[in-house]
Amino acid sequence: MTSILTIDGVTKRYASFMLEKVSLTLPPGAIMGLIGPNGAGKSTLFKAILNLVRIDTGSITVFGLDHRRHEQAIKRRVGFVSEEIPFYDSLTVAELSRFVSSYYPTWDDALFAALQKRFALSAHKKVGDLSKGNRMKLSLCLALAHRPELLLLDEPTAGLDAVARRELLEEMLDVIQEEDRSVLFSSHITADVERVADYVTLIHQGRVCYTGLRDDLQGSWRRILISGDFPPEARPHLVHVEPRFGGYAGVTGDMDALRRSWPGGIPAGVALEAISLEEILIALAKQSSEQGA
Ligand SMILES: Nc1ncnc2c1ncn2[C@@H]1O[C@H](COP(=O)(O)OP(=O)(O)OP(=O)(O)O)[C@@H](O)[C@H]1O
Repeated sequence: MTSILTIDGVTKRYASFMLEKVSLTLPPGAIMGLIGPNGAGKSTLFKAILNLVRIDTGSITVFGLDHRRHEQAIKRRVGFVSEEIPFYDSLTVAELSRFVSSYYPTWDDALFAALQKRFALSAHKKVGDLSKGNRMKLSLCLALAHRPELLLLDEPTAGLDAVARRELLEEMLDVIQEEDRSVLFSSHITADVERVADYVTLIHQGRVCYTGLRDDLQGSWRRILISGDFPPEARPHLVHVEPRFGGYAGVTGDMDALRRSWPGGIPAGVALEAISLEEILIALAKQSSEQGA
């Protein structure tokens, strides 16, 4: 199998929002961050993968299987964590785990116990009494304990403070690496994605602006700092041009095109800087809005 998850040209239309021809491929063993601002369509995409919402066009295959025809078989092999998952608040952690385990033939009691210990979740505590962070941790334990081949994590760090976020991410990364799982996880916190993901998909207003290796994306973007002004020929290849330190700064995602367009080549003395995923996301979102306008 060359891909664990393939989304091909998926469109889903709501009254005031549309996922538009979304395509991405998650290779086996990869961690992909799905990044986008609020309302970009991340949760809708997760729901589409799990056939919780019906897509209008396109196709989704998980483990090489069509997501509609093989919905139940796929769900048994997938772990899903989302803020929206309803819990039975009156059950204890132990009772809930017994309930969930009955659904999965591959459920591993010893693994659940180990994860529960690792995340310091008391078996006797009522789910309704858990803090938000501990509910997320429980959700992750439940998702991992049936040894899923694919983990779908929709904003696993949402609403957590910085300490709890880092703790959860690090635990998540440890567990994932130990078990060599494939993961798609969404966040609007780019620093979280930068920390753990080897692949990224950037989504803005329902459209994918980039999908691929994070290193390739970050390797192709640079900030250019110039003491004078940019030549007009170079401007089409620059985003976010603004005055800076008596000169100008702009960012580009296409250094080759910028070099070709610059009369006489980029002069010595022009500074090139690497930029963060967050800045790339902002620049791509701007480009995507301009193209969609
Ligand atoms: N059932 C629905 N009916 C109509 N519109 C919907 C429905 N579900 C989601 N939407 C709209 O689709 C858009 C995308 O929502 P979605 O929850 O997928 O975004 P998101 O990227 O997950 O956002 P966030 O980061 O805020 O969770 C939003 O404008 C939302 O209002």
